[in-house]
Amino acid sequence: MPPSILLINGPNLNLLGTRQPEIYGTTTLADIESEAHKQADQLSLTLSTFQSNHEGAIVDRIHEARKKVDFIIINAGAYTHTSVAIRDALSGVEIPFVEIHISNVHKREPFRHHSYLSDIAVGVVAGLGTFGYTVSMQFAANYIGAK
Ligand SMILES: O=C(O)[C@]1(O)C=C(c2cccc(Sc3ccccc3)c2)[C@@H](O)[C@H](O)C1
Repeated sequence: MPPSILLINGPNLNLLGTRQPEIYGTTTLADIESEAHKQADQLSLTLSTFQSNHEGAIVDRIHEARKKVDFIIINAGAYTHTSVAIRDALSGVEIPFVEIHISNVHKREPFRHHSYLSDIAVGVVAGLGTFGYTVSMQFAANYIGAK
């Protein structure tokens, strides 16, 4: 069974590429997921992707990953800054994860400077644009020992 990665994108990221290109670029979520699947194939990994605007649905998807997924890459969007529930779900399933942000949240509004996820993440990627997903996939592959 090849190592398995779950890519989770949170609220509003389904609208990527449509507005605020100066912050989030013009790449769509479909492009990001398609690129990640190509990378997974090259790295001999299994990739699942999930996007939801609903906190509970993200919690449920994290629970579903327990004992099935080796690594999670999560862009929780605004829930990064508010969700103890997503934090608790990630802690509870004991799956290593990387927190990713397209923008450099530390250069933005103060309320984006705090994350409920960062201190329990293996690592955090922020401000690299959508290339951060590529970097995170490569890191995940190395971390779980894929080829
Ligand atoms: O930079 C990110 O990836 C981030 O996770 C993403 C966020 C975000 C916020 C609003 C919309 C979107 S996606 C989007 C972009 C343009 C138009 C519509 C939706 C992402 C923020 O909530 C976070 O603070 C930062």
